Amino acid sequence: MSTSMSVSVSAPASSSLPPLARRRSPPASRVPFRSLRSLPRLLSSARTLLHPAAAMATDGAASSKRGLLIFDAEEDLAESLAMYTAELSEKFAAERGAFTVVVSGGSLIKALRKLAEPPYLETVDWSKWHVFWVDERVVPKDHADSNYKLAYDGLLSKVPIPAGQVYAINDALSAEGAADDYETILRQLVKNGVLAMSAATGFPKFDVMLLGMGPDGHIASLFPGHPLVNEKQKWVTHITDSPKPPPERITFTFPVINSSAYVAMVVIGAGKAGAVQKALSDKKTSDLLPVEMAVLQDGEFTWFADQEAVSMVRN
Ligand SMILES: O=C(O)[C@H](O)[C@@H](O)[C@H](O)[C@H](O)COP(=O)(O)O
Repeated sequence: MSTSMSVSVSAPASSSLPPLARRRSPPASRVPFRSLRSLPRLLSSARTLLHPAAAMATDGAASSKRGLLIFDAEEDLAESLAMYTAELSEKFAAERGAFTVVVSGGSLIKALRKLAEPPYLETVDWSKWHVFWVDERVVPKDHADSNYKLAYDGLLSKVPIPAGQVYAINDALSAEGAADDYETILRQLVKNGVLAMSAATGFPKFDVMLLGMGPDGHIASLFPGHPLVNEKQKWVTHITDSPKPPPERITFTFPVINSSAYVAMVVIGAGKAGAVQKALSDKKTSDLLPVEMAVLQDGEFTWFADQEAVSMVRN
């Protein structure tokens, strides 16, 4: 299959990236590519832009990689994100016969819009997809705050994923009940082989998590300073005092997030710049933001950022 698009990958215009990185990819350089299969090449060439601090953040992880892709325009980011996801869909469908995809709420869903357009609409094997939420607000599924509704309206209603492979929460339960119920569903999917387990961690290993980050550095419903960030046993837990409304939510825990095979962290806009700067800083303090606690044990973590989101990044 071939496409005619190009993805713009560039260093932050005002940053002081090392001379080598600047030489390899000057600001606003364009990396054209013609086929889905060329994405790994694109990603690997973009990794030459890897911020030194991003690499340092993987210290201690057994075998993980970390990359930073910076796009001049949100449109380019969305195109690359669709291609990245389609590539992983093809890989895991071939390897495992299933593709387990976890999404967040927030602006991430809009950034996934191109998956519902040609060529992906026709070429992705949607029958292999199993869709999960990294966090969900405990509201009815047709409520304006529902992450299920957000994803359904923005993507799931437009692509032919079998309804039984879309794992919404049971919205008739309390937050605690919904979290327990969701974990029970995950354990069943591990038993029947749809969901892989991580040999490294003993927690489920999702094929890809497509995540957003809040301006305060939260991911999923794991907020800075909240005790839930320290949960080490549960796969899914609940929160009733979320600082971001609505207060009642369920969320995957860090052991599950950090067992993923791939994570795409999508950050768009100046509102994310402070947290991105801290996350990419090589000066690590004890007050880690949740996004800094996302350290994969045996996986690949890729930032998909626009220029505004990395506007405060300096060496
Ligand atoms: O339910 C939620 O609130 C989300 O899952 C949450 O974790 C979100 O992904 C971030 O807050 C980023 O949201 P934005 O991209 O809209 O800032």
